[in-house]
Parts: sequence; C-alpha cells; structure tokens
Amino acid sequence: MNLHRKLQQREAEGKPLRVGLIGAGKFGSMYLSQVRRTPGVRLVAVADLAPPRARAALEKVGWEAGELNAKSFEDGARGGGVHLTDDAMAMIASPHLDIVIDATGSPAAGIAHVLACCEHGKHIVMVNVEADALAGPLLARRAEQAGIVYSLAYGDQPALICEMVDWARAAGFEVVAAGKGTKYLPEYHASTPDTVWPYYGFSPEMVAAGDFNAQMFNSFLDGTKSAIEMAAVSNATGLLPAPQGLAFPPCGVDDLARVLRPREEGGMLHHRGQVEVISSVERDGRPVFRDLRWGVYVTFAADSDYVRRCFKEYGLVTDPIGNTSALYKPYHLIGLELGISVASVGVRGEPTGAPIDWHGDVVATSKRALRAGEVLDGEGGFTVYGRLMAARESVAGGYLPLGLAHKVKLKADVPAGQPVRWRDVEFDDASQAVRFRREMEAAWAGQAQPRAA
Ligand SMILES: NC(=O)c1ccc[n+]([C@@H]2O[C@H](COP(=O)([O-])OP(=O)(O)OC[C@H]3O[C@@H](n4cnc5c(N)ncnc54)[C@H](O)[C@@H]3O)[C@@H](O)[C@H]2O)c1
Ligand SMILES: N[C@@H](CCO)C(=O)O
Repeated sequence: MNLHRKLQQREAEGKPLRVGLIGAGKFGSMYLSQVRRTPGVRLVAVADLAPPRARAALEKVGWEAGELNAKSFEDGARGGGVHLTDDAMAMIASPHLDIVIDATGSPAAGIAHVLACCEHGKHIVMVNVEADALAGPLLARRAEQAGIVYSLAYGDQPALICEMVDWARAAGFEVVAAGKGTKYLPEYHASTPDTVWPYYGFSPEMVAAGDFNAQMFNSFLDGTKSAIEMAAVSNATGLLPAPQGLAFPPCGVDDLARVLRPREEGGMLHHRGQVEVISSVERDGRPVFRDLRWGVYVTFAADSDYVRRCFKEYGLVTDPIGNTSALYKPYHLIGLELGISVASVGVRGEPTGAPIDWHGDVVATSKRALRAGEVLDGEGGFTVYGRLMAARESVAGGYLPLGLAHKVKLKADVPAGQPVRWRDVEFDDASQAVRFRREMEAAWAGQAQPRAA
C-alpha cells in the first residue's frame, strides 16, 4: 500500500488532487470529515441542490466557516477555501478540478453527471450505486472511450467486495461466492420510510441526533440496496446472481465457508461464482451468532490436496471437507474511507471496482397491491422495492429497472410482490435516463451474456 506516500509526494510538490463533491448528505458528510485530514487532496468545491445544507454539513464535520468562502472554482483550487454551489454541471465543466464524486443517490442525476464528466475529462467516483445499477456498464464503457476513470466508491460495500474478489483471484483462487451482510427478514420488503427506524435498530434519540434520510435508509432495509449492490458487484466481477435473485441466508462469519458453497456440496448456492447477501438475523428474528451485518466476505476454493493441507496447517476455517474457506471484513466505513477511491483514481489511474459487463439488474417490484394512477416513488419509498435479477431475464421480461421507478404513473394495477413492467407505467421517452438505459439494453441485446449454470 503506497497511496499515502504518493499523496504526501503530491502535497510536497504542491500538486494536490483537486476534488469536487456532488451531494453533501450523510455519505458526503462522512467524506468531508476525512478529506480535510488527507494530505495531497484539495477539496475545491461542493455542489448540492441546497448549498446552505452543504455549508451546514461541512461545519458539522469540523470545517471552519472561514474555510468555506471561495468565490469560484479557481479560488478553491488555489487554496482559497471551498466553493459552494448548486450547479453541479458548472463544477464538472470547470478546468480547476480533476476528480468528481457523485454522492447524490439519484439515478437520473448520476447518469447526467457521468456523461458530463466524459465530456469534460473528469474522473468520476461513483458513490451513486443506484445509477451504477441502472446503467453502469454503458457508463463505464463511455468513460473508457473518453479516457477517464469510472470507479465504484470505496467505503460502500461493492468496492470492498470487488477488492476481496480481486485479492482471491490474483492469488490464484477460484471465487465461490462473494457478497455482504445486512439485516434481513422477508417482511422488510414491505417496509416504508414510516416503519424503517425500529427495524433498522435506531432509537428515536439516534435518529434525532443524526443526519439520516429515512427513504435512503429504508432502501438499505427493504432489500433494494442489497439488490443494487449485488448487481454492481456482479457487473464488476462476472459473479452471477442466482435465478431466484438473493436468498439472504442467515449466516455468521464462522459458517461462511460451510453455507456459501454449492448446494451439491452441502451449502446453499445455486452455482459456483455467485453473488449473495447474508442476514444478521435468523428467520425467527433471533440474532445470528457472530453476524456480518456491516461487513463483506468472499468464499474461495483450494482445489488441490496441497492447498487443502495448507488451509489446515495455517488455521483457516473451512467447510467440513476442507476445500472452501472464507475471508471477511467486519465493517464498511461508508464515506470515511472514500479517500481510498480518490487516491487510487488520482495517483494510480485505477478504479476501486468498475463494471466490466452487464450481468445483474434490479427490477422494481411492488411492495403492496398497486393501483393504476398511483405514482411510483423509487428506492426505499412506499410503493416498490428492488429485486436482483439476471440482466437477460429482466430485459426479456420487459421489467422496469428500479432506477427509473421515480415519479412515474402506473397505467395498470400491479398485484403485491410482482415486478412492474415498462408497459405498466407512463414513462418519459425524452428523458436522458430513459434514453440512456434503452441504449444500454439495445447495446447488450445481441451479446451472449453468461447464464448461471
Ligand atoms: N447513508 C449511508 O449510510 C450510505 C451508505 C452507503 C452508501 N450510500 C450512498 O451514498 C449516496 C447518498 O446517500 P446519503 O445517505 O448520503 O443520501 P442523502 O439524502 O443524505 O444525501 C444526498 C445529498 O445529495 C443532494 N442531491 C441530490 N440530488 C442532487 C443533484 N442532482 N445535484 C446536487 N445535489 C444533489 C441532496 O440535496 C443531499 O444533500 C447514495 O448513493 C447511497 O447509496 C449511503
Ligand atoms: N449497505 C448497508 C447500508 C449502508 O451501506 C446495509 O445493508 O445495511
């Protein structure tokens, strides 16, 4: 690991990485708290729909009011403080920064931001995994053509999983499964922003003292974020979802190698090389022993007597036959560790994970019986949750991607628990996000995508 040394060099040479953040919410705030302590990185500007909220976020995490008065992007780049703006597009177009971070969570805005980064030659760190799940494979292709780096965001679980998958493969292991932990019960699929906090485990005092968006956090709970994240991992690693989507098996860290292996070997996987999310609670609500609620894992195979023996000699926890083992990371640090992506992109020119093909998709699925005339309200809302599906199944079924289930009116009733189809909604053909997604569907239509065996 030499990122810190390279950043120090940048600092010493007076050539800091010049960074602009879009979206100063919870994730953005966590990054803002760390960037001021990071050598070799200069925060030039923050763009948010509400600049006063951005100012409040910066001050809350320790910035002095006097550090927030840069008059322009140029002023910010020269060290005159941070420039606050509501104009993300102007920030991306500015020649005074090198790396843009999208931490808005808005799929349509994310697509627009990446395309603007391509146009203006800015690297993009995509915290906005909602946009990545909607159109990441084509966005990454566009970024490559434009000569910029498109990177998943370290600190969120997908990039941490990509790192573990890369570790295993680069060390010569076959990856059997990879994924993350979360708190899951089947009833959470119907959760709404009104019911999220007790399920999530936050007391009213914690909610009152924090800076949380109830709809965003509900998307972490109702299965949507898990589906989005596993679509991102699938597209970035080639690991495929099971045909039924995510099964959320309850599993503790000592059981990873036993549970996350194929069914025919005694585990629960549909196939080798699968993405899966494990639950920190048993189906009856009891806590799982040594759960991985906040973490990520990879299971990998030995595939030779010699390596199986090494696993034993060096104390690895394995499945009963000693062929599969696991590594895990107990936590993800959200925006607090986003600097790893910024540094990797800025000093190495390498993403911390990026889509390489289109395998996984997230389909809008009704939380309850929906009636024609109702308006869908996107990730974590009252009407739909996201279900992971193979991209080929999603396209063949004509299903509506979750990232487009925003402010669209239903033309038909949808029974509870069913995927919504494109033909069930009135969508705006002229919108950039709809056009871009349609373009991705067309671009991949003729390509043979691998099918889970
Ligand atoms: N909160 C978490 O714990 C967490 C964890 C992992 C990943 N994330 C990811 O971080 C991203 C943001 O989540 P959050 O919880 O910080 O949400 P949030 O609602 O707290 O913050 C989003 C911010 O972006 C701003 N914004 C929205 N659209 C914008 C636009 N078009 N232009 C400029 N600003 C815009 C909003 O005003 C808001 O301040 C999402 O992609 C989410 O998946 C969040
Ligand atoms: N991914 C986390 C939330 C924030 O990353 C979860 O599943 O609860």
